[in-house]
Amino acid sequence: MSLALIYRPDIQGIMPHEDGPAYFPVVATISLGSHCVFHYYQYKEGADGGTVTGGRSIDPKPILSVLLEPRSVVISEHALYSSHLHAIREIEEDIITAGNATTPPMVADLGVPIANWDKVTEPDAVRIMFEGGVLKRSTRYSLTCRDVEKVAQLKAFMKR
Ligand SMILES: O=C(O)CCC(=O)C(=O)O
Ligand SMILES: [Fe+2]
Repeated sequence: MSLALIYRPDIQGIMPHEDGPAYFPVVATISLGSHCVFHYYQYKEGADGGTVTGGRSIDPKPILSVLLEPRSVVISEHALYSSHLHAIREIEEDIITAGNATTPPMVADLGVPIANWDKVTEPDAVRIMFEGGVLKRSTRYSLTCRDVEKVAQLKAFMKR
């Protein structure tokens, strides 16, 4: 099953959420058009100030942030799927601080590394990983591909 989403450059975000138990716990997300920065979050132990979703508090500092380039695919599975949340911040541009020999490039205001900085391919984005700068978003199209759990179970049964 695939879901197509369009993000306009001015309204680009999706709040921290889990994709939930209705699906087989792996999702592939294809990005087209614009880059974005995709963040994974964890729940906080105890309630002390994070954003609250369904009564649980979310640590506002992502545990993992990746730059999704146009024509890229990211696959979320295991704990990142089943016990963490994911989100795209509702911002028009991503401000990146320069990486150097000891420190990776970071999302400037969050101070979190771009985990896949060394896999970035688009020349402007590569330059920004090394020099720092602003990645301006444009319209982004995303395709999320997943298996509905019941169908996945039936397929496994049929293979026996
Ligand atoms: O647009 C994206 O890359 C993420 C979409 C998403 O998280 C979802 O549809 O559940
Ligand atoms: Fe999602």
